[in-house]
Amino acid sequence: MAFRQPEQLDSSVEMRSRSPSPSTQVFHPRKLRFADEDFDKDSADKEDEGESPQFKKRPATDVPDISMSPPCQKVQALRLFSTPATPKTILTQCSNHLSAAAAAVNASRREDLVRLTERPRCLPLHNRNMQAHPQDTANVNPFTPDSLLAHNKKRCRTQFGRENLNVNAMQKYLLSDNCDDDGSASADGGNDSQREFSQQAPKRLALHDTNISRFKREFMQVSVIGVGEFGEVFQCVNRLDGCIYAIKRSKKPVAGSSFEKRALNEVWAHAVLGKHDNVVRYYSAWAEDDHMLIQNEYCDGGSLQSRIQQHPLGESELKILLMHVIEGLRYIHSNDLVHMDLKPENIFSTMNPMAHKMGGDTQAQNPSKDEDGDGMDSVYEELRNSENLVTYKIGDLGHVTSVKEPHVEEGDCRYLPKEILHEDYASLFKADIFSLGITLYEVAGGGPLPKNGPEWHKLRDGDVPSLPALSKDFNELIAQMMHPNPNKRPTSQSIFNHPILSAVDSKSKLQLGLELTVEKRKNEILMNKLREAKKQIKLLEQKVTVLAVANTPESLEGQRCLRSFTRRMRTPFSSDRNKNQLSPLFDKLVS
Ligand SMILES: Nc1ncnc2c1ncn2[C@@H]1O[C@H](COP(=O)(O)OP(=O)(O)OP(=O)(O)O)[C@@H](O)[C@H]1O
Ligand SMILES: [Mg+2]
Repeated sequence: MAFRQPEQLDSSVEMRSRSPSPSTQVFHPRKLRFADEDFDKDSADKEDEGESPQFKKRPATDVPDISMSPPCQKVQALRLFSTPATPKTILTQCSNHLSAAAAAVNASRREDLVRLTERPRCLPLHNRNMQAHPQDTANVNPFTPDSLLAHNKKRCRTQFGRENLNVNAMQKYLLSDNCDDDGSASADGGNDSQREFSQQAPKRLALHDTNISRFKREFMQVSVIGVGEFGEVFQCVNRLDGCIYAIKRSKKPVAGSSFEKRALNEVWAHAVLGKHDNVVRYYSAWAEDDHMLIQNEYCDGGSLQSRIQQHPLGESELKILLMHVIEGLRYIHSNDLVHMDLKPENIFSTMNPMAHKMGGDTQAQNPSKDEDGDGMDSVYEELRNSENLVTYKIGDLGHVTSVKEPHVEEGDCRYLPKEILHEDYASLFKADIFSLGITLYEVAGGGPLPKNGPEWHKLRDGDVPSLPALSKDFNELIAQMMHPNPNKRPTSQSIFNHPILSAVDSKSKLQLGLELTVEKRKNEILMNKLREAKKQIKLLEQKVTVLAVANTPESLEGQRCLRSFTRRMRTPFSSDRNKNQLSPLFDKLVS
């Protein structure tokens, strides 16, 4: 039976149990939903089949009121929970209940069940052909944009989806125009390459076969910066390039386990999405000792969760947060992907990024900035040292899935809308919007969020209390994002265009103050240059007048020079090259 014992149902365990030590790890239910008749029936059937022996059916009198019930695990989740290779499994707990022999029998039975029930289809993880020539094979990233792999073409999808390619087939495919608009092969070459694809083993490149030893060789570990349910994250310095990175290492070996797919999913999503300013940047990934390692951008501001430990965010900070996260989300959604686990622990921040941006922008407008020694360096330095400029980035892409072929592994139930827990995946974009809405609600002071019970239901039934610290408009926007009907929630694009996020409004006073300082300094520098230029022009005019009286060839040259010089001085940041050309003549005139 699928009902768990009350203490197991209490998802507060999930929060308490985030521990760096695997030995102290406690069961973390993630796939949760509310009890319903089908659920009970399904679960009862499974019990009849002898499944989940450790979970006993509750007496009917114990079944809680549906509307008030805490979230219960889904049958499928229970299967996964008891799958030895799933990180959500607490092997130690299992071993307390089962003898080693019984565990072995159950494990093989469960493996069969998982193979039967995994969506969209379960693929063997090891491929003997690939072991022979692992260097000639590559996975196909299912999240790659359609333009590259024609992933939206059914024919192509069935041949490419979650398969690996060998190098010849990949070259042939990329070089041939093999999918025309109706999805049929357009040329013989296309047919050939497609046939070749279809003949290939529909298997992923097994992580186990790609194990390499990079971590210690390439990186120097500085500290542990975070521990999640799935991985430990280290701050590391790359020995070669000297830059800091965040390296996430799966807590348990994933190669060869049913959790391998989840690990690869995160890598695939990062590889496709980690190019946006508001999504944590991705550098590389590899398997080592059967663990998955992902090298990501290090976000020096930590998680949003850690930022709100002292006090909730004010409205101006919230606007910045919303603007950044919605930009990242708009980008994810524009790739037909959804995050499915947005929450403060998965939103990271980098400090003072504007310093680089401003530097970059100004540099672009003024390529001679450094040569001019215009004094702006100190201003940029000042901004770099500022502690109050922040960029928020969406991280932890382990639950990302495609809206075209959704394979949903629900995230944290505190942040999920009801429809997802009821397995209604028709509006996945809007599930992310709900999660972001409730995240805003929490970080603005509405937290801690309920994990179950009547409060949990109220927040999902349109009964979102107004937060006194926020304006009416902001409260309304949050309520709209948490609307019980997904279709009534705004899209990421419409939130992005919302008047509440107009450029000036979204900047904090401090940011505006810093930008004003920069502009003032720029102005001062320009004024100095202008004064200097005026002086020089005056000087030149005097010399030219003197020479004109003499009417010598030199005077004509002087006039030409003066005209050219004054023209250039109209452009405040003249290049050094021009200055150098003029200076000999100028010196001559002045002397
Ligand atoms: N790129 C990064 N820069 C800085 N800190 C990070 C970074 N990535 C992760 N962290 C820290 O490590 C923690 C765990 O990371 P992450 O959420 O990716 O792990 P997880 O195991 O997938 O978590 P979850 O329990 O949400 O599945 C984060 O909450 C954050 O504090
Ligand atoms: Mg996380």
